[in-house]
Amino acid sequence: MHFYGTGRVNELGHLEIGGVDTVTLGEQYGTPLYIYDVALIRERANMFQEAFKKSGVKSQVAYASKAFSSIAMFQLAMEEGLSLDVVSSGELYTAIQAEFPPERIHLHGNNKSYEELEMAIDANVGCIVVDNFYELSLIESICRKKGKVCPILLRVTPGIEAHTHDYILTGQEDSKFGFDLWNGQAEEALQLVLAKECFDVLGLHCHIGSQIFETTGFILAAQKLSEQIRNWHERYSFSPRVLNLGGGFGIRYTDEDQPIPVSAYVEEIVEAVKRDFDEYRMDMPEIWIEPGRSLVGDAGTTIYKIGSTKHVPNTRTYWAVDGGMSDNIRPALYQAKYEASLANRMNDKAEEEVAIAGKCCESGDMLIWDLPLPNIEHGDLLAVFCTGAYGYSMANNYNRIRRPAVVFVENGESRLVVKRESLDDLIRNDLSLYK
Ligand SMILES: Cc1ncc(COP(=O)(O)O)c(C=O)c1O
Ligand SMILES: N[C@@H](CCCC[NH3+])C(=O)O
Repeated sequence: MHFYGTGRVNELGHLEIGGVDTVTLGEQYGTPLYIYDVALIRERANMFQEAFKKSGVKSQVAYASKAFSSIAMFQLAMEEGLSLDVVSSGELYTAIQAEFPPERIHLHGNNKSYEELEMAIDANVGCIVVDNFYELSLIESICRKKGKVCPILLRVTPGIEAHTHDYILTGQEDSKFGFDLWNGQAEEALQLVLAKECFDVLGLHCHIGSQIFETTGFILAAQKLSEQIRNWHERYSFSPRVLNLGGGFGIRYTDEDQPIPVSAYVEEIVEAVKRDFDEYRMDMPEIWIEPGRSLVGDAGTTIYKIGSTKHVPNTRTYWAVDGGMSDNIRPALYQAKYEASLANRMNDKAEEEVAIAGKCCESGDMLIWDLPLPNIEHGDLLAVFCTGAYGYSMANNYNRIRRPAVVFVENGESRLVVKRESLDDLIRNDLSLYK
């Protein structure tokens, strides 16, 4: 059994996280329940930042908040000195409500609306990561109207196919994101923004994909960006102050995943940029990164109550939990694999392999197909590990299932940070035909 962070088995044979019994948490807050190990998030944030400190390069580590956004999570990121990557007015609004320092907020998105851009410019965010020409025209008209200058990064696609699931690849040529680095698009964008006073061009951004286990893709991306920057340095005296190499650092969900320490990514990225910038005799820019999954992924565990069962002779036994693709769509979307244990009987030996189904009306609503577990009883609690990234944030109300609650645990204490949705929350925006 693999334990993450402060996870352990307590004297009752229960799963404990952050010094708190998860069975007690299930009773106190109900199930399904998202539990976050705060100490582990702090540790990861620290590891990234320490690696940069060691390298001596100026940096920003921006939490990619799409992985899990809530006011408390943003406050935790703030406590840890992280910056914040937001991709919508919703994430930006959450950050503003959390009183996150605006100068450390970066706005992303491949189709930001006028209203979203205006909101970001009004909030004086640290930068807007510009994705396309249409967006440049919107920013320009907002800045003109307000007499403002907008700090920007240009997002470029370097033409790299990182090794990961097709749906979470983003740096390849055929991508909906960013300006192509090689076919003239990025250069045209650069010329345009350098010529206009309303843009303060901080530098370039690229993000090659997610759940990546090798440093080679990042190094290649850094090299490609540096190479093109050298051309632009010669042609336009362009000297970026910032190079943002995105996120995507892989984590362990099962034994199939073999992550490398986060410091290795940082060291190798910094080294690659230094090497090229030294060679081209250009000033070293600040290096920014945007980890999401690697900051919060394995810090999250979901607790479910096990309910009904169905045996299909000679095939498998299904056990259904009180959540599923409504709180974790990743198995259905990416065939993502998870490990799980009975939180209330951690010391019992596995007796059979079972299939864990969700409660949505979809055959594809399966969380795990082949999970070895002790003989299950109705009412047992299932802990699914490593659900901290893209779990709650991709949760939905399919079948009008209510989104779960989220608790933070640390030093033997729990704190409710997102309430479970109520039935009234579900109909809050519905209007009757008769009233
Ligand atoms: C632009 C950008 N930055 C950062 C991230 C965070 O990625 P991850 O959670 O894999 O670190 C993503 C998601 O893939 C992204 O699209
Ligand atoms: N949501 C995806 C990753 C996409 C990241 C955003 N660009 C996942 O669960 O793995």
